[in-house]
Amino acid sequence: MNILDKIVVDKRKEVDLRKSLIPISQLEQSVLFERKSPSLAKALRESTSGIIAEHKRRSPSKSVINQSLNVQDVAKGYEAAGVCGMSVLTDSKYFGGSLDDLLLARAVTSIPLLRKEFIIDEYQILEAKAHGADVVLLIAAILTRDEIKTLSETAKGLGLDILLEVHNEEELHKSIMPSLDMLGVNNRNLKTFEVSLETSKSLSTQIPGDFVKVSESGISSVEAIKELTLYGYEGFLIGENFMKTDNPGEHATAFIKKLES
Ligand SMILES: O=P(O)(O)OC[C@@H](O)[C@@H](O)c1c[nH]c2ccccc12
Repeated sequence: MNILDKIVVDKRKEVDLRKSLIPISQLEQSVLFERKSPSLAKALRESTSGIIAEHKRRSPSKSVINQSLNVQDVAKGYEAAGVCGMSVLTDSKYFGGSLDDLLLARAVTSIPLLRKEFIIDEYQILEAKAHGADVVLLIAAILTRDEIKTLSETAKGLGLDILLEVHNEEELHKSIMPSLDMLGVNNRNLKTFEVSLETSKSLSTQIPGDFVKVSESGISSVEAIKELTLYGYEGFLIGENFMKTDNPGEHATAFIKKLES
């Protein structure tokens, strides 16, 4: 079994447990259910930087990135830097995150928040909404076309944006459908952890123009973004490059200044 298969096996167990503990009716009672979600796709289209900054403590590919920061400080720092949105890892076993991280970030920011999770069940989309997310990630590598359709329609029904992530042509062609807002190309192969920005470049021409194109992972320089912009990318998801520092917000501020100068 590769790491992605392992994560999904664990995730199914986790979701079953959560469902048995907290019924959907309880999630729907969250005051955050009434909140209107701002659109990340719109923010990216209108932005001159396109940065989506991530909160990530650790990952299977890098073990510890940063365990000592406070998620609220990180969120405030990213918002002050002028990012278009923030991605919050909520998987605990492999990434050290939680739904509480999302809730805490929501409490101190108004920028679009992405629930970064291995979503395999509609229940997780309701959880995302109940904890203040505005966007959900759907990963083509772990979903069938029918699942992508059902999950994206559920998210749309709740007013959430959808970022659909692909890593190769096959995943891209299986996934294209009108209920998606943004198409993300993950430069990291989730099965082998290999990272190459060439993945974004080579898939760019095959993404229909009505989707906002996002390049994800392994981005650590302004030069890389300028190059990816030439391939039509309007969004750039950056985690480790900011999170490995002791002040991610400050680093995002300097990065965006350099990008816009
Ligand atoms: O830390 P990086 O290399 O900047 O990558 C961020 C983000 O793209 C990455 O965390 C990610 C992209 N897709 C995912 C799916 C699940 C977990 C994590 C991810």
